[in-house]
Amino acid sequence: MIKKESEIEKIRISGKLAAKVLEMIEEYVQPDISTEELNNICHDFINQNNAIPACLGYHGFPKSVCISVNDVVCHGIPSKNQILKIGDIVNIDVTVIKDNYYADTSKMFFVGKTNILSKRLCKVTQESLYAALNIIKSGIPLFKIGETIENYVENHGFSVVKEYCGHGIGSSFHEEPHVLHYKNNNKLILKEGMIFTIEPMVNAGKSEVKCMKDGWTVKTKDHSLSAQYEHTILVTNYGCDILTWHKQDKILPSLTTSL
Ligand SMILES: CCc1ccsc1-c1ccc(O)c(O)c1
Ligand SMILES: [Mn+2]
Ligand SMILES: [Mn+2]
Ligand SMILES: [Mn+2]
Repeated sequence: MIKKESEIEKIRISGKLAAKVLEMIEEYVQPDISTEELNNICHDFINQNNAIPACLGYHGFPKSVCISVNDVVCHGIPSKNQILKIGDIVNIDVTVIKDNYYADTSKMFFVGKTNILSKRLCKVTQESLYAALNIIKSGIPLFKIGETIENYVENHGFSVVKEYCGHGIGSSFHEEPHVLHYKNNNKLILKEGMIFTIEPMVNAGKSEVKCMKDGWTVKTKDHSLSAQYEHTILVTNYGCDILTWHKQDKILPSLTTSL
């Protein structure tokens, strides 16, 4: 679970590339583009950077990135029949493998003008991730992450999806620990050199989700909107480094704990 310095350096490089994919794709997220086209632009960019899209073929997933629109919670399959329209909220989830090391990140994009609820849901979801990032440092127990996220989300009237969690990452896509986004009693103490993702999925309505017949697409049961933000982070003794920090982020790339 604790990475060597040489591994951390490689994951930093993968993290910068994964973040660059989300920076690159932003200008293409417009009305009338298909999610298949967005997938292909990401796929080509990843290949041009001598890396591999980790989602393609992972447990049989058919595309290179996950694109989840509106009430899709996660694992949305890019499709030529899915055309973005004004008001949509879109999560693009990118995992790259570069020099055998993984990094995983996602964020929300707005298609043209979106309504107040969409904006508030995305803002609260991103802020819940940031609230967790701000308490992370070596020595704290893992459960503090889920407690911080769930409290923040519930205090703003939304709900946290419980079926999916963050995860250790490095030379494989999913490693220990499982990082729950809600209250739990995992007393594992965070240590310098641990690298994992935090990726809260937040629903505007109830937390329940359902998987579609395609075996992948996860939607909210009550058809309410859902948002997600994900970063790959490194635990340090002063806080955490955000290895997938990108320029649209509203938080500093290398956090120090508030004294
Ligand atoms: C499509 C990739 C995939 C397949 C099964 S779970 C999964 C996935 C997608 C996004 C993630 O951030 C993640 O950690 C896993
Ligand atoms: Mn991801
Ligand atoms: Mn992930
Ligand atoms: Mn969604």
